[in-house]
Amino acid sequence: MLVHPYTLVAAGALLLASICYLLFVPPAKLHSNFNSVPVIKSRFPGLGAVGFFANRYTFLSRSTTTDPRHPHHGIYKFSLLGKVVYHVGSTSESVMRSITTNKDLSFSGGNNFLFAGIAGAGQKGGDAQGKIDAEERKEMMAIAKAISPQRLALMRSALTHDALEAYEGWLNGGESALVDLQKGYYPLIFRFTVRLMGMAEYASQPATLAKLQTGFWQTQRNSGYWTTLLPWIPQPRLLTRLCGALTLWKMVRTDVRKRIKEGRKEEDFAQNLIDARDMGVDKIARWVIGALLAGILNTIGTGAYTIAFLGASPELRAACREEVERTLRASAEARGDEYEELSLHERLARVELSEWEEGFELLHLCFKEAIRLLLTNSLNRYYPGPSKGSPRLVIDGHPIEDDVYVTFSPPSNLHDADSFSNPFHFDPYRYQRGEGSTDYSYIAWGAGRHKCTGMRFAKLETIVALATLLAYSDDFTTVDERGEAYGLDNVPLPDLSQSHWREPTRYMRVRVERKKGGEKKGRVF
Ligand code: HEM
Repeated sequence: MLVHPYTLVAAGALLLASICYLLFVPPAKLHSNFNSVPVIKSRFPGLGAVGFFANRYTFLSRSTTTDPRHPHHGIYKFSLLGKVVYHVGSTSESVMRSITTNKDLSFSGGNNFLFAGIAGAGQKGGDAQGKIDAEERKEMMAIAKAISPQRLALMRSALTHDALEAYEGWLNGGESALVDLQKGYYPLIFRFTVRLMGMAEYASQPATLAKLQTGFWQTQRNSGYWTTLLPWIPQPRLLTRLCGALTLWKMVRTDVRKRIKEGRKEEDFAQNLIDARDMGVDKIARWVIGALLAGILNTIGTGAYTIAFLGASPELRAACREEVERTLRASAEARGDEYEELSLHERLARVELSEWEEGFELLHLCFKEAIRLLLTNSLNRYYPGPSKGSPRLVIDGHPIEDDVYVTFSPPSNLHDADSFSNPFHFDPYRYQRGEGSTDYSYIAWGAGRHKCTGMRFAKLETIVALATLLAYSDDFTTVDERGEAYGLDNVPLPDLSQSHWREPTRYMRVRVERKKGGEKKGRVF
């Protein structure tokens, strides 16, 4: 069939017009005078702030305040593929409160677009957005139950076992090993999370666990502006991302279904969901994948860097090692155990949950400090407009119009030089001097309506991993490619625009030495 040349010209013109529109036309309300918030301009105003998605930290550092002592400070707006996004950076308690406590700001709506690329319903509370939020709340409650104190207490022995098994694997029978934390430590945190919130069959099968992890990182490491916001444009990274998502989805869904079909019971939280008969297979699979995302992304790199920082300071390591030895001994004595008779696993596994949570003060401070330095992803919200009877949202004196997104930058708080002295220096003792003592002066766990549900689990798993490493090894040191030890001043940080994978910008390994002392070093298991 022949196509008339006019049709071809018209189709070409339409395509060109669409491309021009997509590239050059910003949303009309970006330049409205609803408020006087300054606009961050984009080269392609239709696409909007590509850098916000791809290189968030650097983009915000360049586009907001020029004073490096107060990174990301101020309120700005920019466009993102036809939507208006307000960016807020502040150390002001009232500004942070206005965002974290406002019930009209939707957490799921914000993350659906600014994390997952799905634009909001554009409706006010009580309707479609309200339903999404209610559904999400149910899933959050299931996460809270999966990591309840009872379950944490129950699982602590398995966690210490996993950690010792991982470290035995690092040394692999030798006297020392050079460990790439992303290859060695990340799988351990992945396993912990799968144990608590995923499926027991994966936690006990290394090959299946590895497959799950590959799928997980394929989705996460390929999420950028183009793959997230414009997934209809064919692109190689999208293919990898989709393969990862499909692997995760197929694995989890098939295994939930199989378990139900076989009538097999496992010791994990997916089993509770199956038994409750409240969710179908697809919803359970969705929950497992969502819980893995929530549980892994923030913890894995911050936990790994806690080890890297300690490996860069002999004094800090010595103080932490002394704390671990003292606490394990005190715990054994309080239980009436003969410390010297216990295997290393028994010493660790018998420590009570309350001792993990309230003891090990310096280890906790080290983790807190690693999070402060590295938490660079933003808190995302969608604002459909005020619900009935509520006042309009006002941030720092600026009224905010309906149907926009609001994103808050934690580094504006966590890297602020007035709140944290020498903010890019790793100093866990700063908290003992009173720095960052409230939710609003240390925003790393969030605040207000959506404070982190997983905080206790994140702390438990990283402190268990760290204490176990300190107790298991003779020593560990963070080294460069020549085997020279890094110090706290030059240990390479990741590119802070990487919010989750957190790969060091230079070669970095941790050299772990086996405990010396022959028979005296005692049994591991
Ligand atoms: C170092 C580790 C972690 C850090 C720094 C962290 C940080 C945060 C922050 C800042 C928020 C607030 C987000 C917002 O207001 O938009 C949050 C929320 C949340 N976190 Fe975490 N998190 C960590 C680990 C975990 C873990 C291990 C889990 C689950 C097992 C988890 C589950 C959640 C959930 C479900 C929410 C949403 C709470 C709600 O909407 O009410 N987090 N987290």
